[in-house]
Amino acid sequence: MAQLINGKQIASDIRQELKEEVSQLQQQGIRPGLMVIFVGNNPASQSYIRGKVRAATEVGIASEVLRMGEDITETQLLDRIEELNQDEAVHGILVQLPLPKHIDELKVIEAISPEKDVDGFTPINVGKMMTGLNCYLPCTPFGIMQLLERSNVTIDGKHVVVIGRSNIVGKPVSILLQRANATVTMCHSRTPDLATFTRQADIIVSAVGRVGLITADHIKEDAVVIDVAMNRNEEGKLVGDVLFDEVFDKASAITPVPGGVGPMTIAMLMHNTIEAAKRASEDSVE
Ligand SMILES: Nc1nc2c(c(=O)[nH]1)N[C@@H](CN(C=O)c1ccc(C(=O)N[C@@H](CCC(=O)O)C(=O)O)cc1)CN2
Repeated sequence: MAQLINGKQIASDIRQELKEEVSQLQQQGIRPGLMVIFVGNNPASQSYIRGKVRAATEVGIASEVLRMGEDITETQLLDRIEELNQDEAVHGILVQLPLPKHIDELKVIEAISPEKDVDGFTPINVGKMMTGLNCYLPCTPFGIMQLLERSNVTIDGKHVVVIGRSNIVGKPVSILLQRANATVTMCHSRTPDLATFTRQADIIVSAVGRVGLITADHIKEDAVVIDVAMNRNEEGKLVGDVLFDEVFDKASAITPVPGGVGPMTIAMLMHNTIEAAKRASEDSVE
């Protein structure tokens, strides 16, 4: 039977730590500010944004949601981002993804000032992460690393199989795991005979978005299983990639969905926003 890695509780602990940090910053006259840009009306995005605003309120970050209609042009969005780049009260800017199809996501992300890029998605921050320089780490991979550390899972010397090659999860988490001295194998939705790879893993990170992708047969005894995906099953229930009930009996530790990686994404966004406010105040002193 596995240890349940309780992301909901760990994220709550982190928010508590951050709340204390914000209250100290406020004594120095610093109030971290986060701007969330929401284009369109994707219901899942709406719910994630509500979670971000709730977390910001809890830790003492001033947050605002800038809502823009589905039919906004790319130029209008880029102009708004440029205005926010210049606004000193805004320390962190994020554009909730996905964006409507007619807008080029990469172009929009690139427009965010790297100093305010609390999602850690801009090419400058990605490049810094690749080379081990100080930067904002993307929130989901950062959250996964925190989950492993705070659950006392050893990464150093372990073989991790990452399934998924997205820019926001698979690719960056593989870099962070290598930085922590793991040997990383990258697989994805088109990898033939996935189980050949996953059965060799001490730790599996699955971020594909396919119900039932990882069964008990895919893992070796006592593996650690991190499920990043968020899917709806046939009954409309929120589930990950992993068949939780059968894998639970074979793994040594496992994250649930919901209540695993998801809440950590939001907690690390709060961490990055506070970091952005601290850096801005240091820069204004220099
Ligand atoms: N600009 C960004 N866009 C997106 C990101 C991101 O990091 N930055 N990640 C995802 C969505 N996301 C945050 O934005 C996110 C996803 C899931 C959760 C979460 O807490 N999930 C809960 C379940 C929620 C539910 O019931 O629906 C859980 O797993 O327990 C938080 C944030 C894509 N877009």
